[in-house]
Amino acid sequence: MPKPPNTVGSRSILLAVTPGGFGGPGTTLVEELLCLLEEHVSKEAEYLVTKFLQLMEEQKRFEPYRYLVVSVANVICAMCFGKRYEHEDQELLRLVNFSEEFTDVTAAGNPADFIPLLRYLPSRSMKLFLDFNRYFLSFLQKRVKEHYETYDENNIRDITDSLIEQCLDKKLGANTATQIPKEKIVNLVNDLFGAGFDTTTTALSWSLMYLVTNPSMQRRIQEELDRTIGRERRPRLSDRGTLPYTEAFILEMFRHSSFLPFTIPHSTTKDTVLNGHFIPKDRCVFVNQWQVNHDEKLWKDPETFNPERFLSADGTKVNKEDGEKVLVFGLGKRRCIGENIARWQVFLFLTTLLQQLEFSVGEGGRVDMTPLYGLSLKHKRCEHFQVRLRFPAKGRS
Ligand code: HEM
Repeated sequence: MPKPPNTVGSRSILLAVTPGGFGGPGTTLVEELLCLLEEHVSKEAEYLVTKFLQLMEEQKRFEPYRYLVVSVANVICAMCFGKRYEHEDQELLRLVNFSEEFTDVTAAGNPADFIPLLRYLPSRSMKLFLDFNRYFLSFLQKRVKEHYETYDENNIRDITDSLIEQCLDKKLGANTATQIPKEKIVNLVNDLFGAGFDTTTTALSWSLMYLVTNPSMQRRIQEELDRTIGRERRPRLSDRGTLPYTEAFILEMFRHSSFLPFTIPHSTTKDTVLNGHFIPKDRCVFVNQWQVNHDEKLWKDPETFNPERFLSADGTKVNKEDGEKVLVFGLGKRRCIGENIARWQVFLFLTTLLQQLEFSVGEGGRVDMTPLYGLSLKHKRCEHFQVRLRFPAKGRS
């Protein structure tokens, strides 16, 4: 079984670097991250608009996932390493393509988890799994090494610099809980990078699938964008809270797809009683998020995709309590550390794309929403996506 991404106590260390957690209240670093995130997502979303239009010119249709994944990887790369890659960059492409194989391999399960002796036999999937981890680690090690070589304490460029700063902070003394040992920096960046791009891409990709299968919802989001933001300026993170239907749509995408049906495996540290059920010490436990999101006691017609379930009767507000019932980022101490980053990214990518483009699926294209079994639930790729520019934009022919 793959190890959970966060195996070195990185949560406490990361929280120390960014007090309050990413997106938590009131620290300069968090504000800087917010600015960085906004800048990079806007740039990438703008790139996608141009790319999708170009693909329409050249091929009349396209498959969006392969472009989304590079854009999302670029955002997390820019935040961790201050570096954006060209979409044709072979190093980054190899990484994201490798990551897909990784997802396939982990989806297959590993019999050695149940019969430990099997681990001594050759296994193709274990080899792929190890190869991916090696490649991923060497990619990150290279970036961290470059950062050490060019580090300037008066110019903290990104998360890696900030981790190095924390590691070199002599004032903390050797035994402080917040001091980061040098060799852990790669693990920390690995946690963020590894957990951050496949998940967010999957969320965006499911969003596009729901949009093309529900054109009236797409129109309603676009009307809301036109009314609230207009067509002149691009959406910003500060627009969150002013677009209730769009936010309800995103919540419903998370709930209905439940694309991370289970959390990362955890283990009980002592005998535990939960809701009257006894769970012994050292038992592997997961949260079944899919069940919570499709529980008939919590949701009316849970199998129906209906963003309005999250709106007040007059449609002007998102019901916060209902929104909080949607379970996609786990629960408790080990819940997702990148939740806010992920929510912000999904919001900004979608609003920027939908402000300018109308998505559809061309004739003969089949949209198959059946979830594919895996580490996360993906859908079958659809090669028949089309876009249309909603209005002539300045500087775009
Ligand atoms: C839509 C996107 C995302 C979803 C649905 C998601 C969901 C999750 C879930 C379900 C867990 C396991 C929680 C548990 O086991 O209780 C998790 C853990 C984690 N996530 Fe995310 N995540 C997303 C994006 C991100 C991003 C963008 C980052 C980093 C920037 C990130 C970093 C992490 C880390 C480091 C952990 C391990 C936390 C720990 O073990 O303490 N995630 N995520």
